[in-house]
Amino acid sequence: MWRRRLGAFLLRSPPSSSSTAASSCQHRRHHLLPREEPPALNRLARLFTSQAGSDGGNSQKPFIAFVLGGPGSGKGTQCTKIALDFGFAHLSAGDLLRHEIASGSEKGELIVDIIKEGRIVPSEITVELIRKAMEASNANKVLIDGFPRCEENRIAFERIVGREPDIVVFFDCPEDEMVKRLLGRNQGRVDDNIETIKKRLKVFESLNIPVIDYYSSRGKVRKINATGTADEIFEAVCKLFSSLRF
Ligand SMILES: Nc1ncnc2c1ncn2[C@@H]1O[C@H](COP(=O)(O)OP(=O)(O)O)[C@@H](O)[C@H]1O
Ligand SMILES: Nc1ccn([C@@H]2O[C@H](COP(=O)(O)OP(=O)(O)O)[C@@H](O)[C@H]2O)c(=O)n1
Ligand SMILES: [Mg+2]
Repeated sequence: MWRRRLGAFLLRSPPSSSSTAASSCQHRRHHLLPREEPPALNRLARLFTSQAGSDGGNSQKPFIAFVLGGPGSGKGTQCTKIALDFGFAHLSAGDLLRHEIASGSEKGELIVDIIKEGRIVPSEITVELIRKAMEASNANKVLIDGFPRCEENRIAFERIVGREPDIVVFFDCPEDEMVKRLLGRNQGRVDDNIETIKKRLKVFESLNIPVIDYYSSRGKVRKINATGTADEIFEAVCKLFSSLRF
C-alpha cells in the first residue's frame, strides 16, 4: 500500500519552496502544559511515570520517536517544527553523517562515497553517532530523523542503545512530489541530483519500507499524509504529538 513505483517522475514542475512562515498549531496549549508546570510538580510527576520528566534531565530513559519517510518527504522540515513546539531534541542521522564528513576524518571519506551513491552507511558508524548525540543532548524526548533506514540499522540500534522507539512517525509522500522537492532543495548536497535521487528512492522502497512494515506490525507506526504545505502537514503532526504521553 505504501509502495510506489519509481517510474513516472514529474520533473517538469518548478522547485517548490518550503513554507518558512511561522505555523500556528491549534493544539499547542495541551502540549505546552508540562513545560509550564513548576519544577516541584515535574519532579512529582516523574515519580509516577516510566519516562523522563520535562526538566531536560535524562536520568531515566528518553521518549524516542523515529521519523521516517522517503527522501524529500519533509522529515527534516517537520522535525524542526516538532522540536520547537514540543521540546524534542532533533537528531538527524543524515546531518550527523555529514558532520562526520565535514570533520575530515577517515570515516568521513568512506561516508561521502556511500552518500553520493545513495547507499546506506554501515550501521555501526551511524548508531555510534546517534548514541553519542543522544548522550550529549541529555534530552528526555528525542526525534531520530532518517533512521533506521534498513533492518541492519534497526537491529544495530536495538543492540547498541538497548532500546526500541516509543513511536515511529512515517511521512507518506508520493514519489513525484519527493523528487520535485529534492531537486529544489538547493543545499548543495552531493546526493540531491536526479541520478542519486533515483537510487535513494529504490533504497527507500527496498530497505526502508520493510522497517516501517516491521514497526507497523508492532503497532508503533503513525502515518501522516505528507502532501500539502509544510504548515498543513504540521497541523496533523500537532494532533499526533498532542495525543502522546511523554
Ligand atoms: N510540505 C512541503 N511542501 C513543499 N516543499 C517542502 C515541504 N516540506 C519540505 N519541503 C521542502 O522540500 C525539501 C525537502 O524537505 P526536507 O524536510 O529536507 O525532507 P527530508 O528530510 O525528508 O529529505 C526542502 O527544500 C524543504 O524546504
Ligand atoms: N540512517 C541513515 C541515514 C542516512 N544515511 C545516508 O545519508 C543520506 C542522506 O540521508 P538524509 O536523511 O539526510 O536524507 P533525506 O532523506 O533527509 O533527504 C542517505 O541517502 C544515506 O546515504 C545512511 O546511510 N543511514
Ligand atoms: Mg532530511
